[in-house]
Amino acid sequence: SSSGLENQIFQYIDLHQNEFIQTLKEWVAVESDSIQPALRQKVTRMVELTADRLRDLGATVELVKLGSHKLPDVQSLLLPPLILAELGKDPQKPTVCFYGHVDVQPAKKEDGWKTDPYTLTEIDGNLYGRGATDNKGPVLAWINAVESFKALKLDIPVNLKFIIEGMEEAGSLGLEEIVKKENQRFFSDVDYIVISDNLWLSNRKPALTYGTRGNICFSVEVRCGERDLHSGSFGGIIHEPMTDLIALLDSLVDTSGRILIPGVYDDVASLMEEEKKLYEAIEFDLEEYKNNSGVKKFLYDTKEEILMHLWRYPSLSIHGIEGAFHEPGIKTVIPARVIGKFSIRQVPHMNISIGEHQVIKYLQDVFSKRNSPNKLKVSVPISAMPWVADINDPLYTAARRAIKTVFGQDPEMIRDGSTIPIAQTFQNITRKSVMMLPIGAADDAEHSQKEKISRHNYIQGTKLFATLFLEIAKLHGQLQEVSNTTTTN
Ligand SMILES: C[C@H](N)C(=O)N[C@@H](Cc1c[nH]cn1)C(=O)O
Ligand SMILES: [Zn+2]
Ligand SMILES: [Zn+2]
Repeated sequence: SSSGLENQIFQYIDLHQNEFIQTLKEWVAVESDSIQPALRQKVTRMVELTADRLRDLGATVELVKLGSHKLPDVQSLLLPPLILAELGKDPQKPTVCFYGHVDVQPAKKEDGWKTDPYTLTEIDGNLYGRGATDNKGPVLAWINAVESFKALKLDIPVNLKFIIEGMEEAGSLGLEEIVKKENQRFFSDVDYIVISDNLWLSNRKPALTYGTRGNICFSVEVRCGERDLHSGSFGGIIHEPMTDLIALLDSLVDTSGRILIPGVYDDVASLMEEEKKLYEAIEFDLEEYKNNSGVKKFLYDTKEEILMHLWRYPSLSIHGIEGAFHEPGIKTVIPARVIGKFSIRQVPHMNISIGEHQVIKYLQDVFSKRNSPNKLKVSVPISAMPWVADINDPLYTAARRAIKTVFGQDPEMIRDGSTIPIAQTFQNITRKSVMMLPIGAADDAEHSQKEKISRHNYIQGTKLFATLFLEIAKLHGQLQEVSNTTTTN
């Protein structure tokens, strides 16, 4: 149950919910898509807007330049700056660092959105818009929580730091280098790192996340020449790049979803009896999850198999083909250059560079058997490690307590099939505790045409973060007492 202080904060948050939603609307309106080069300036604008908001809270904000990167067919492109901010430097208080991103996945109304993706629209208690849940809503919920303490003139019981980036959806380009560089400075007094950029496993039951998969993204280019060709003039007499590419893509997974690349499963940890029990014990509504996807049948029928194939086995997904005609109607053309894009979600113990080599060798082997004169080029634009945390860390205890206070129930302890590229890097380099505390529900449709966050989750999420500050401070006080007692004894 909540204390007087918590009730005061919750009341403030409830009363100001429409203002919090208005700010989310302003943020969603910025098309901060980090994938399409033409929108890069909007990402930078979004980072600046976030920096302004943090300055309004009284934080010291540094905008760190990340330089530029090279994309195929595009001159080098400036990366948006990274926000490093801090609020409070009391040596008696623990320091909590929040990581989030304000860039989004691409979205166009024509993709099949019922509402304009960049106009936050409330329908039946849900706030629809690109970035509503991934990740502008949760970043703002953290900011709203801080604002609530400030507005009520309450002492924030923790020191706060913020790392907010604009390139997460493109693989957090440039961030790892800064984490290494700032390890002895920005991170030196950080006690805990919190990320809220994934979803619950259920539409209603809150969750705490202790693992994510990694990802290696591949680009496979097949080219026959410089120009597209008339399929009447050349069809039947050339090796078509698209035919080669489709054959390559078709060789990657079988009909049961098993990855066909030799060696891919070699390093996947074998399944122990203890771990099996863990999946059996999880509350997971398979029908609800299926309904959320809009797909009638999954590859597996039991909850245990589904969870294991999302969390502890790798998966391969084909994302798209660049250069192929994709508009409505028929264009009778043979595209000269096509680029297939796919990625492998990696699980603990798999190695990125081994995975890259296995895939490249396999594609070259498959291609060579086709006797095609076309040129094949395979590249790896993005890769990210899987992440696993220790749930016995005090940070998880604080979060469990905060969840119980705000949602009135214990969280489901989950892993996640998706990837936060920087999570494992934070853990490896800074050696601090990293925790994922999602506020989005399983039906939030991240990356999809109906992305949303519910008003309820956005507002309760704001309360959750405010309560987390209090719980971390309480726990930290206790921990310090314990360690003081230990040293005096
Ligand atoms: C979970 C997070 N909100 C997210 O969507 N992350 C992306 C990051 C990524 C991985 N490869 C390329 N980008 C994801 O999991 O797709
Ligand atoms: Zn995200
Ligand atoms: Zn995302």
